[in-house]
Amino acid sequence: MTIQGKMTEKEFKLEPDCELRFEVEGKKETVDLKLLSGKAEVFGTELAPDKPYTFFSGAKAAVYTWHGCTLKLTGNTEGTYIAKETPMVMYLNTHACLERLRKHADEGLNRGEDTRGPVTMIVGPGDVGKSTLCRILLNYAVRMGRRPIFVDLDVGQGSIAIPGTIGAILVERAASVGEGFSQEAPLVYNFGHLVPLANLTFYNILVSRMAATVQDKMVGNRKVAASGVIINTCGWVKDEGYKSLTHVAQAFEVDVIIVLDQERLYNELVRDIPFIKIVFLPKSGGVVERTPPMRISARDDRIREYYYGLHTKYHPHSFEVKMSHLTIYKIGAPALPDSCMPADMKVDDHMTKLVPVEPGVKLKHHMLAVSLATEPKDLLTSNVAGFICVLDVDDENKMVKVLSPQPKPLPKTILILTEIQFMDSN
Ligand SMILES: Nc1ncnc2c1ncn2[C@@H]1O[C@H](COP(=O)(O)OP(=O)(O)OP(=O)(O)O)[C@@H](O)[C@H]1O
Repeated sequence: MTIQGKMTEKEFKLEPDCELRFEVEGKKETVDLKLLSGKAEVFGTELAPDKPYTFFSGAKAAVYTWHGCTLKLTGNTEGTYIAKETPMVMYLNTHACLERLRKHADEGLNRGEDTRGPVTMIVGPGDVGKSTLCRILLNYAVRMGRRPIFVDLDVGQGSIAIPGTIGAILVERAASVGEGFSQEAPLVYNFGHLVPLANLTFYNILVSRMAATVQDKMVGNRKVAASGVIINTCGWVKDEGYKSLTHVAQAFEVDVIIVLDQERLYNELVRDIPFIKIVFLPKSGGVVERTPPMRISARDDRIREYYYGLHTKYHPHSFEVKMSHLTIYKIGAPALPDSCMPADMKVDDHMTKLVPVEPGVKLKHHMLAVSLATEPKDLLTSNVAGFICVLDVDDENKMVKVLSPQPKPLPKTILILTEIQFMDSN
């Protein structure tokens, strides 16, 4: 491992099977990466020669090479070093196994059988590189001409849409080095909390709903069916979190579970679900641990990106709406003590109860999901068109000012109050 100091412009020669890792320091810094010779990739996306790739503040990246390369970094980076030990060969072998299952599925589909490619779920505690491994496996699949579905069930970060949601996208192109996967036509369900434990009943309902929709998508498209699914999960792996993982496995009829870094979780899963292939993989030494403030700031960045795009390329709209034009519900009511529960009511019922919300100052800074449901009865399981943020509330004039990705008017659908908050400082 070679540690390098701060730099403005520096060349790196990488031997085969090595990785250059760096972080972009400073709030307004950018760093340009160029591949000068050889071949290299960033989390599975191949770099074009001599093309500058820009990384922005907060980026934590690794440039891996199978056969050796020379790279140039321009700008101030932190903790920059070349790692000679990486788990990339194991990750590639895992991809090769998934590819074999896809080929198998292809052959079955050609014979007219009702089959599909591997549904793979990545699990492990926080900060072990689950999202990164999803990206690598998806990129390798696309580079083989596959069209896999990516499902992100990690409500803490919400890489599709915003934190507090679960989402799915069809991956048709390798991720862009700086911006990740293209997010055209994502399927998004609003959960409204940052941890599944906040309303596990509702979380499990949404997971089952997502699984059914993804299943339908595969039935309707043979190429997608053979390519399979890669599912990212939350880093919550103990007690109820563990049960929720087993529910995901059941709902999606998962074929392969990849456990990153935690042997205990691996052994528990092997014991409890012996009929699913469980694979243990080590985490990469490059994965950067995030402190709680870093996570908060990453969530904020995610919502800012939702409205303004990466590096302010979109222009969201802010406008006023009459309170009387808004129909808002909240999902889940506070639990009643057992003694107060009506005899025919189950504990789970209050978790999925729809509670009408009167617009008022308490909505300020909250994100509201614009549901595609027009009737309250469909609210729980409808996906969402997008999100508005309440910028201001004028109680006197009964007006609410909102930030929206779309111009006014708001669609005449129902809004769902979420626990997610955002302060717009742009
Ligand atoms: N090999 C690597 N070298 C440098 N940075 C890396 C490497 N792998 C991952 N990272 C960085 O580490 C950070 C954490 O990785 P990642 O988001 O994949 O972890 P995670 O397990 O999904 O976390 P969480 O459970 O919190 O969602 C990311 O910023 C990612 O870019």
